[in-house]
Amino acid sequence: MTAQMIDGNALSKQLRTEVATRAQALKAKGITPGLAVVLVGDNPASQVYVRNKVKACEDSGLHSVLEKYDATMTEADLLARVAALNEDPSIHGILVQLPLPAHIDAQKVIEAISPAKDVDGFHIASAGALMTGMPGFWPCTPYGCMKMLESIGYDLKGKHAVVIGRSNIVGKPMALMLLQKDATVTVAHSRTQNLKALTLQADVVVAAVGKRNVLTADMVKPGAVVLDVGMNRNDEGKLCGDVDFEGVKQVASHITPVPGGVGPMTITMLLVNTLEAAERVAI
Ligand SMILES: Nc1nc(=O)c2c([nH]1)NC[C@@H]1CN(c3ccc(C(=O)N[C@@H](CCC(=O)O)C(=O)O)cc3)C=[N+]21
Repeated sequence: MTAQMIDGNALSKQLRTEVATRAQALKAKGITPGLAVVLVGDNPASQVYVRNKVKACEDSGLHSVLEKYDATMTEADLLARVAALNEDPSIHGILVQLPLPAHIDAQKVIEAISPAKDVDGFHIASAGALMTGMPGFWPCTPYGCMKMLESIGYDLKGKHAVVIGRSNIVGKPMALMLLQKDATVTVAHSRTQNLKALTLQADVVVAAVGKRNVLTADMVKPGAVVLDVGMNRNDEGKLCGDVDFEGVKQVASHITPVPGGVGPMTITMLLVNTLEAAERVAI
């Protein structure tokens, strides 16, 4: 038996249709949800991601503004742009694409974004809201993972979830979201001893390391659900995740592919957060 795929493109299509419908309803009230995407420098991967985000906005009837700046932009100038976007009533969400050039303190820039417009969910106020269960924006990648579990009707209550990776953007918020749904959560990382002993006990595994073959078939309990957050290139230059997909799909009950899995869901949840930011203004 091979695992069922959780198709991030198909689920995104469905959710983006709902976003478009709600955006239409807001427009009838005179509000068009607006996202500002700020890109500093010429990282080629960032150029592609940012273009995808802007296109996704257009397709769902959201207004988007792409601001591109030279890699030499000063931190002060970027902070001034963020301050201006905070005040701009046509903008409900602000995304500053990471990574930023090394001379800019990324955390300082993130903290300058108004939490009401922090659709990436990276501000410490957003992180605090997630931790305490208060209303606030959730980081898009782990939020997308939760939607994928929801799409297969998966009940996390009492289940053991192992998150591999402890980044502020994926691993840590992922663990909190799973915990909020009553899972028993283990966070593994580069210093974890005997990872396999942990993952073999897991009902759900989320791989979010950024390294190929972090999770192989021998590490997976039969019937487990595997979510692959990785974005790597294989020897042929093809996009691949952290999971040995071909092997693990023989053991898991459900698995997300790369590409076409968590990646498109990240963009979808950005649209959802932007829409919700605009809806909150409309109340
Ligand atoms: N402030 C900020 N917010 C982010 O959300 C953010 C960021 N910075 N910096 C970079 C990462 C990366 N990221 C991706 C989103 C979608 C895909 C995606 O749609 N991937 C497609 C494939 C795309 C391709 O073919 O290259 C897929 O998995 O099917 C990938 C990566 C968002 N990021």
